[in-house]
Amino acid sequence: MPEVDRVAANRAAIAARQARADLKRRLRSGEVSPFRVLEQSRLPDTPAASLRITDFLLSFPAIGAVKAERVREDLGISERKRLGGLGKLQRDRLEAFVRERTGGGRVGPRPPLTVLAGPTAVGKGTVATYIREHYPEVQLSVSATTRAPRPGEEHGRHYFFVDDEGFDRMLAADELLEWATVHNKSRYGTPRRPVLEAAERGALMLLEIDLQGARQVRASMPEARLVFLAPPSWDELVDRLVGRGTEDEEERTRRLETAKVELAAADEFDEVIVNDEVPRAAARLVELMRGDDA
Ligand SMILES: Nc1ncnc2c1ncn2[C@@H]1O[C@H](COP(=O)(O)OP(=O)(O)OP(=O)(O)O)[C@@H](O)[C@H]1O
Ligand SMILES: Nc1nc2c(ncn2[C@@H]2O[C@H](COP(=O)(O)O)[C@@H](O)[C@H]2O)c(=O)[nH]1
Repeated sequence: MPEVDRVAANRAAIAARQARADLKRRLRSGEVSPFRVLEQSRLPDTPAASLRITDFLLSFPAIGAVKAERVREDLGISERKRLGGLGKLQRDRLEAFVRERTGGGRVGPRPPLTVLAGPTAVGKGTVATYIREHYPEVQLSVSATTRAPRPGEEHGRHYFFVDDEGFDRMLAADELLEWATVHNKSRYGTPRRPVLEAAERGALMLLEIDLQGARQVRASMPEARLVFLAPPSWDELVDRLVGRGTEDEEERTRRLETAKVELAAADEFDEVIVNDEVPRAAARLVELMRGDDA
C-alpha cells in the first residue's frame, strides 16, 4: 500500500476508534438510548455498526463482564460480533432483550405531535400510508402544496392541491404551522388548525414534512418529537427514487442534491429509524408516538 494511503487508513481507523469510544461513553451515561444505537447499527460504516456486542451489553446499568457474557451466550451471539453484523434472528433477540431491560423501549412521554422527515424516496410516504392503513388511531396531517397531483393522488386526502395564489392566501391568513419551498420547486405547508386541535385532544398526530419544515416545528413547538427516516444506504435511496419512476432525470438530480444535505442533518433529530422494512419502521414510529403512557 502506498505511504499516503497507509497514513489515510491509519487516520480513518483512529477516528473510527474515537467515535466508538465516544458512543460507548454516551450509551453508559444515558445520553443516547440503546434503541437508538441498535437502530443506527443498521447503517453500515457507523460507530454503532462497529460496536462489539459485549461493549453494547456492558453499557447497561448492573451488567458487568460476567453477566454480559451470560446474556450474550443466551442470545446466541458470538463474542466477535459487532452490532452491524448481526443476523435477523440475533437482532430480534437482542432487541427483545433491550425492550425488556428498558421497559418497552419507549422514549419519554407521548409527544403532542410527531414529525417524520428524511430524504426524498426514503419511503416517508410509504411508511405514512402503511400507518394510515394499519394504525387507525394515528391522524396524518394533510399538507397544502402547489405541486400538481400525481396519478392516484386525491385532493384533501394526500394533499390540498392549491395554486400559487391559494398558497399565498393561506400564508397571509397565517393558516400554516410551517411551510417551505421543497427541492427548490414547489411550496408545501402544514395547515395549523388540525394539528393544534389534535394536540388538544391528545390524539396521535403525524406530520410527514421536509427538513426545513421540521426545523420550523422544532422552533415553534419544542415539545414535538422529530423522527428522521434513514435509507439503509445511499445506493438503495437512489434505486428507490429511480424505481418509483415519478420524476424525470432533471428532477431526480435536484432531489438527490437536497437528499445529501438532508442526510447530513440526521443528528438534529430526536430519533432515527432505518426504513429497511416498512412494517418494522412503521411499528417503531407508532411506538415512539404512543410514548410511555400507551
Ligand atoms: N422499506 C422499503 N423497501 C423497499 N422499497 C421501499 C421501502 N419503502 C419505500 N419503498 C419504495 O421507495 C419508493 C419511494 O417511496 P416514497 O414515495 O414513500 O418516498 P418518500 O420519502 O415519500 O419520497 P418523497 O420525499 O420524494 O415524496 C417507492 O417506490 C416505495 O415503494
Ligand atoms: N415543509 C413541508 N414539507 C412537506 C410538506 N408536505 C410534504 N412535504 C415534503 O415535500 C417533499 C416532496 O413531497 P412529494 O409528495 O412532492 O414527493 C417530501 O420531502 C415531503 O416530506 C409540508 O407540509 N411541509
